[in-house]
Amino acid sequence: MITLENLVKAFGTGNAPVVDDVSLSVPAGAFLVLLGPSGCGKSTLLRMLAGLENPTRGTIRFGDTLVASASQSLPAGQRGVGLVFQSYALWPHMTVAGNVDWPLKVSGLDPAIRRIRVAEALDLVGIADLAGRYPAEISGGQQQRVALARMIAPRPQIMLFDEPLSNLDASLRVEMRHELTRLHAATGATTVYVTHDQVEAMTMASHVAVLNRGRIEQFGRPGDLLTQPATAFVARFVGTPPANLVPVQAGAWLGLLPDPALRGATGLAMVRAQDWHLSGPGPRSLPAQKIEVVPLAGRLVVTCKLGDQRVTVIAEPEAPLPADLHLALPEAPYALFNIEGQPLP
Ligand SMILES: Nc1ncnc2c1ncn2[C@@H]1O[C@H](COP(=O)(O)OP(=O)(O)OP(=O)(O)O)[C@@H](O)[C@H]1O
Repeated sequence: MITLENLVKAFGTGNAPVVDDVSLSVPAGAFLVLLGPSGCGKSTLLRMLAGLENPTRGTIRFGDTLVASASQSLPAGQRGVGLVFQSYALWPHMTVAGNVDWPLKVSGLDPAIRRIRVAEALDLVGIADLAGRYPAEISGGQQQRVALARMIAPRPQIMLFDEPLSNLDASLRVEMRHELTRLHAATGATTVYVTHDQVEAMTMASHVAVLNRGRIEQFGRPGDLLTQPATAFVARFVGTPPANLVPVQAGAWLGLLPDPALRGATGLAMVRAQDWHLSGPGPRSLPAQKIEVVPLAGRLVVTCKLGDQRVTVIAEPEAPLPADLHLALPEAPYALFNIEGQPLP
């Protein structure tokens, strides 16, 4: 189990915290994804778990063990964590097996045990046949597998990943997502995975913490983020395509089209791309301008401009786009948020 309590990290005195009062708990064996845009503090949070940064305030516990607080910190090497970064940082002059063996050798393990562990780890990531090659002689995806094998060889109880797939091409990312899920199941290690890619969160996580400016916007199961977004930020950040947030004023869409379904709200109405459709002018429609049409799994994702907002809508490929393009509104918004992005009852 990993438990964070009121965790804060500020760099330098007087500066705003980059991790701001984060509390959460995941059970042993969980796959926790820290999801958020660039600069939201997710790498800093991961580095505190790894023991590479110390908290300014708050605590980190692994099980019952206090591993870090403002006044004490268990050294990184004693935390039982393995870490994989975006760059693989393999030793170019060592073979694949040599790279995987390196942390075992440094920890002083018996050579016979090391040989077994290296073979086991290479086998688990499916590159046993590459053991004698050098990093320059294998592909990027294979190098990533070496980095994974090197991380799991010491059998860490906690695996930490910082955007490990962002250097890989799209098809390799799909393959590696599957591979990481398999590795997580095979090792049973509690996993914390940092990414700005919501698809990675949706496909691999058992738990997701969505971070924005150092704070948790929502912590929950991946499906909950889609069906019950806690804030407008979450609604805008997850989903393929993400949901639309249409400004509403005093119960009128864009302040123009009054609708009892908006219950007099001023703020943002959440409309999923599948919940409205392209139409001509009508009593419940708003004028829109087409920006882009992208085919997706037999349907079209149409990006339009609605007022000064970019929005998306799913359309059927057979139907031609109406000449005087409008968006026909749903019967009711999926959710309503106030101007600060907090849910309205
Ligand atoms: N050692 C440091 N000293 C000062 N500021 C730092 C330090 N490390 C990170 N920061 C700042 O903290 C903020 C959060 O950085 P962090 O790397 O945790 O974000 P992130 O969400 O992982 O972003 P990215 O996805 O771009 O890596 C950023 O504004 C960054 O500039």
